[in-house]
Amino acid sequence: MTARFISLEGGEGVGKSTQARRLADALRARGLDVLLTREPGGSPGAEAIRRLLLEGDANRWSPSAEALLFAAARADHVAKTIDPAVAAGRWVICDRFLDSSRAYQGAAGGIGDAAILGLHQVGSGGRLPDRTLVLALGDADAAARADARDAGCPDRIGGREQGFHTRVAAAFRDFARQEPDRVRLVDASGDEAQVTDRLLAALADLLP
Ligand SMILES: Nc1ncnc2c1ncn2[C@@H]1O[C@H](COP(=O)(O)OP(=O)(O)O)[C@@H](O)[C@H]1O
Ligand SMILES: Cc1cn([C@H]2C[C@H](O)[C@@H](COP(=O)(O)OP(=O)(O)O)O2)c(=O)[nH]c1=O
Repeated sequence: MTARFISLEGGEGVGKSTQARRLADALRARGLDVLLTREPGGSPGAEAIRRLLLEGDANRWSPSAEALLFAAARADHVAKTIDPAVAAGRWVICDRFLDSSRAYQGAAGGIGDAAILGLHQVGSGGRLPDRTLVLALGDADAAARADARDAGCPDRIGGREQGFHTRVAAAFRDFARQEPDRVRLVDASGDEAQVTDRLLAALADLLP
């Protein structure tokens, strides 16, 4: 049985971290060996870069420096964590991956998709997930979930203006239209169990 690399994507508060855990549990219940990981982070070096990216002043990094730091963190995460796990036959569930850089830095941040893909080629050999599940939720519902979790104190990037987050959400929808084999939009409304069932349905062709 081929091990698979699955990423979960979407804007702030749509339920990615909740669903990454639930999906990992559901796959383990089917007898699969699953590694749950996240970005930015997922390896010691990338976790150190995560702190540089998410803490501090809103203008701490220029848009291009920020894109380079995400790409550097991803290069370490792919080389040290993701690729070895898949090579060992483990399924990898990753909470955010390349498409977050394409949406946040590339589309909403103005760096452009070609530049983000170029950095990913240099850093991670262009490594793509076997399937990317984008959780889609209306802006108001997502903001309410994120506010309930963050109690009004979002991180450096989560705290950007609503227009930025609207562009992020539109970019994720574009990726699903452009790459329908890899990227699937999944309705994130309703209770947690309903969403997990939708995610499993969107993976059905890959599951043993
Ligand atoms: N289906 C759901 N219905 C209601 N609340 C949810 C649901 N899924 C997650 N939440 C809650 O919404 C908040 C954001 O969820 P989280 O998984 O942290 O989102 P993300 O990782 O996408 O930012 C958390 O407080 C979580 O408990
Ligand atoms: C992986 C990645 C994340 N990000 C942003 C999205 C989030 O605001 C932040 C990660 O924070 P995190 O707390 O992990 O995500 P969430 O808020 O969805 O629970 O970093 C990028 O801008 N580019 C990227 O490539």
